[in-house]
Amino acid sequence: MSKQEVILCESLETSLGRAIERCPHDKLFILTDEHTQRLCLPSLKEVSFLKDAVEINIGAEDVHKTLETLASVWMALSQQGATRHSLLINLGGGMVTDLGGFAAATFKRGIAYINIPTTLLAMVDASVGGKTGINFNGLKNEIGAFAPADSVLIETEFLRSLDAHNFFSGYAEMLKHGLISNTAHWVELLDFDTDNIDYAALKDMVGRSVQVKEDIVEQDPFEHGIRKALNLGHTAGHAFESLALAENRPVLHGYAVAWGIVCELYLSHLKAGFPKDKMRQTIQFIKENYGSFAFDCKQYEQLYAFMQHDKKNTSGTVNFTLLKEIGDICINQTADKDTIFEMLDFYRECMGV
Ligand SMILES: NC(=O)c1ccc[n+]([C@@H]2O[C@H](COP(=O)([O-])OP(=O)(O)OC[C@H]3O[C@@H](n4cnc5c(N)ncnc54)[C@H](O)[C@@H]3O)[C@@H](O)[C@H]2O)c1
Ligand SMILES: O=C(O)C(=O)C[C@@H](O)[C@H](O)[C@H](O)COP(=O)(O)O
Ligand SMILES: [Zn+2]
Repeated sequence: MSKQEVILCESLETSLGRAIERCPHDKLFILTDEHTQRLCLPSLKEVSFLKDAVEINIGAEDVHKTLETLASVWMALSQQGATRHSLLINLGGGMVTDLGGFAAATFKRGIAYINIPTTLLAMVDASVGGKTGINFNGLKNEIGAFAPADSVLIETEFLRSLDAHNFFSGYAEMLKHGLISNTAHWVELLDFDTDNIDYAALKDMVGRSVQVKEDIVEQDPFEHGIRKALNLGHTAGHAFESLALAENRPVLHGYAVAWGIVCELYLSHLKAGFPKDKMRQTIQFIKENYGSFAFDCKQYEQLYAFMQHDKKNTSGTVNFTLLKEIGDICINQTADKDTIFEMLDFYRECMGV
């Protein structure tokens, strides 16, 4: 996989000019969702080299990360004269960068694209590393491709319009990066004043967080090994997200990951000796900021069935990424059904559901 340029921008306009120059193209397209079209696109409208860009707009949020939306993007590209030498700019959160990245990866077998992430989650995680795709058959990212953007341009000024709910959703992936990297990063995340956000400090933290992802992706772009570290919290988290979607009560991805981290830190403690005090401190932070996802023991089978679709699995066993310590990662850990049910019991007991 080609190395991707990730830039923490001082001037988005300057960085975008350079990024576009790196990608010779005949026609430019810019993909937004209904919110980023209103909130983020206007600040780019003044940029002279975007004046002829063709706009494509899709519905917002994960309920639109579907085959139908993907087909509408393919159709817009096709009807408006995109060629294999066209360039797509994805301006939005992880839904836009995942779906837009997959549209670019598949249109005429692949066109170049640039990501401009506008949510915290997309800045530290989704826009980087080349995982693109859509949800399908009730399962998260069931269809997709590894296809990195040519450039990822991070402009943290976009975060000023983000609501608290979406701020915390992205913060969960940052917490994951803290847990898989080092204690100092984990501590700064738990200590950050999320009630009165210091945007300059947040920008520095975004830089450190995305670096954790870049370093891992560079070692293992196609998730044969260590990239599974980036999936901490996701075996259980994606099961919660899919259950919520199936029951018509969708939850934000980062919230599902936070609740998944609660489960998987318990497994980490049980199977790998992760320290109880650090597990408790992390769970406390999650309880205070994310509330809890309600389910009862009658839904364990369904959650287990979702976990059986996890992409890390091989030959019928459910695969988890666990931790011995902060930054000490154990990939390819398995748990049997009884242990998974015990983990769900622990979650419900400690989260009070
Ligand atoms: N590819 C990866 O490696 C990867 C990593 C993590 C998550 N993901 C995927 O990313 C998706 C979640 O991404 P997300 O949390 O960014 O959600 P999202 O893209 O749905 O955005 C959340 C909401 O914020 C709005 N928004 C975007 N930018 C805004 C801004 N600057 N100000 C105000 N509102 C803004 C959006 O319109 C949307 O309503 C999920 O589908 C998840 O599976 C992918
Ligand atoms: O980049 C990765 O690798 C990740 O696992 C990052 C996750 O935060 C992200 O949610 C990813 O989309 C999950 O991928 P999946 O392969 O479990 O669908
Ligand atoms: Zn994630």
